[in-house]
Amino acid sequence: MSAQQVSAGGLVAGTSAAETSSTASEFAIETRGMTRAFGGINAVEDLDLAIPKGTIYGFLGPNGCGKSTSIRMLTGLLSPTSGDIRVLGETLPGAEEKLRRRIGYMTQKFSLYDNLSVRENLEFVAQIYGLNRRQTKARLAELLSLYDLAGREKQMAGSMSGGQKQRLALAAATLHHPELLFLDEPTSAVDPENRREFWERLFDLCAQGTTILVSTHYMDEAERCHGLAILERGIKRADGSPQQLMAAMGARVVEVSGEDLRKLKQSLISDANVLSAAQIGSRLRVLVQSSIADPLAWLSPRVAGRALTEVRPSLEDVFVTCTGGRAQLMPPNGSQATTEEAQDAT
Ligand SMILES: Nc1ncnc2c1ncn2[C@@H]1O[C@H](COP(=O)(O)OP(=O)(O)OP(=O)(O)O)[C@@H](O)[C@H]1O
Repeated sequence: MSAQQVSAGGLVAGTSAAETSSTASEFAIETRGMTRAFGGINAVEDLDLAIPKGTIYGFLGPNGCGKSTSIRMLTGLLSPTSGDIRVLGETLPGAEEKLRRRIGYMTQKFSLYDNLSVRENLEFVAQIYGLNRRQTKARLAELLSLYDLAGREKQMAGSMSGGQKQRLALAAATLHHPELLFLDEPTSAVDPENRREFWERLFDLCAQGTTILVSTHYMDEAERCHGLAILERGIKRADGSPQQLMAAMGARVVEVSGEDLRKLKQSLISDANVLSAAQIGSRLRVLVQSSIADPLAWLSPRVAGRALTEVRPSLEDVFVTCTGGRAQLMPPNGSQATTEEAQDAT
């Protein structure tokens, strides 16, 4: 089965990043053909992006698909092998220093000092950004209250919980009021409740005009983004809003319920018109090629009297469809692997 290319969003202009500079004010990030190779292998390949200002944009993909490498190029930490990059209207490489004060970056791993207190960590970051004592005091008071860290000023960062560390890291990354915030898998070390809480903070920042680029391998996080790119092996397989991606998916989704679904699954996935079949509790979720005009009528003689219902596609269905089921992601509860049908289907 081959991967299907979906481009639903229309977020990427058909011109180069340089050519679109006249409309640069609309976009926080524009890339054309952004590529980075390591040892002759492309970690990111020919990536086109046009991320509107004031939105939350997601990179969705499994480990190793090139999310961090892309973010490192967009923050100016890594040079591309080829391609054009414009961030906040500035060209990279070349404008790293200019951009430093305008962007914030929260890395995958906790990057503050475990052996400094909450206050010391934030004061250190304030110093880096050149805040004077009065400004530092005022900003710290704001951040400690905003990120629910008041009363913990003297606590060593290393002794805090995953959720507290994450709030401290976000406070540090936004201390200088960046226009553009990069978050590389920011919630991989926190539980679902803290994740939800974290996203509330992101929407607050977005409402104040901050553009946010967040990488994730969680489907529920991707669904919260205004726009997203699905990445696999360094290549963008699809982009658009979650709703656009679901609407443009090249498959229809039918759920089958009844007995002996494991056996049925094996027989269904041997048909090239079935992109995948995944058991979810007592139902089998079947993705049927959209070239089949009436998937219920088509499936009916193949399911031996079991009940059939056509359902709305999910973002996970989009992911399975456009990666040909090869890649695995995290379900909302954070447990492992949702696309086990992939192994069976390929
Ligand atoms: N400095 C490097 N040298 C060599 N290969 C690298 C380097 N950085 C990344 N890679 C490779 O590039 C590919 C993409 O890695 P990247 O870290 O961007 O993926 P990712 O989607 O962010 O995954 P993860 O969440 O695991 O970090 C991987 O195959 C990785 O091994």
